[in-house]
Amino acid sequence: MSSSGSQNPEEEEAVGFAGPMLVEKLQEAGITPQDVKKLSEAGLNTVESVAYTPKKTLMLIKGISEQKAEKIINEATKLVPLGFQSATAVHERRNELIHITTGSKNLDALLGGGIETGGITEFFGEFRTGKSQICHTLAVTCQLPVDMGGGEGKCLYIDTEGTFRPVRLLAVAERLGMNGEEVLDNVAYARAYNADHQNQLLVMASALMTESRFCLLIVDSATNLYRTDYNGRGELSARQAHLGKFLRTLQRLADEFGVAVVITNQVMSSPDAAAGPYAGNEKKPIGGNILAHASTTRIQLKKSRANTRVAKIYDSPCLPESETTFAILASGVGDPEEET
Ligand SMILES: Nc1ncnc2c1ncn2[C@@H]1O[C@H](COP(=O)(O)OP(=O)(O)OP(=O)(O)O)[C@@H](O)[C@H]1O
Repeated sequence: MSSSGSQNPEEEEAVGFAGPMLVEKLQEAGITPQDVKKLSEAGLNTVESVAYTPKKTLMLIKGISEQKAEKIINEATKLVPLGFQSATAVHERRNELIHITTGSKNLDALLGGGIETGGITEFFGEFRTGKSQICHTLAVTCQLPVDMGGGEGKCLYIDTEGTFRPVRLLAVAERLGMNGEEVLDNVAYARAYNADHQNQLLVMASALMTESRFCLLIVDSATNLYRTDYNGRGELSARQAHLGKFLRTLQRLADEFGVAVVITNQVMSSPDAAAGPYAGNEKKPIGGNILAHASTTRIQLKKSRANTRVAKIYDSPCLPESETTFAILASGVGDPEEET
């Protein structure tokens, strides 16, 4: 981090960043360097990620037999506690979660303080509802110090639609009085060209996260390439299986590195929406149950007057179903009264 964050381990300790254990640590437990390399090449760069992976998935890695997989998991789980713990410990850990400001006080209040680290937040809505603008604003605000609503970390930005515009980051940086060049340097950007590539980028993301401190991973949009790569009902189950794998990897990265994951999603017309859980909305989010279950918090966005948009908590483990308004400003996401 060159702007507001820090490479200094002591300072990182001060903001509560313990960090994950690198997968190389398994060598101390007798796993060979060759096998550690295989794990790393499969995107398992930390001991945590290995401990969270099912044995049958490890066995899919070339050269990892059932016996080896068992030994690897055994050693990983000795280092990463996976058993029961008291609710007090969970409560303490949750209190340590950082919230990243969206740029809008209204939207932050709706989200209980901003985008939470360690989980997946999904913004879904029709075109021009502000999904990408929220992503651009967060890519900058995440770099702010914690006491200013940031996460003091860098941002990884996966763009599947070609709508990433650095100039929008510069506009947000200027509003916040941040150095534009440093802000851009702290965003690692990748364009994904197909659903397989989108998955491969997460392997690279995992490697980058072990090298320096990232606090936000954005995928704008998570479902776009699945719509283009998989056609019709015949490919639906293959699409959902692939999407499920992608979302599980996102959740693993959120758990492992404590980053906030923000994904966007489009909506589609649904003949049965009027009768189902989306009653009152003619459109429902893409991705079905797989996406619904993967997202920790789901926010629905709708257009309103001029540059004003409505955000509604659609699903959350602890936030009430309420709504608010925010605005898309020349300087990024803000509140309706800031500009007209
Ligand atoms: N520089 C700017 N200043 C003010 N408003 C802007 C600026 N750039 C884009 N907008 C507004 O942002 C809106 C588009 O928002 P956004 O790109 O986030 O939509 P989206 O929900 O991601 O749509 P899609 O699904 O098509 O990608 C438009 O109304 C546009 O006018």
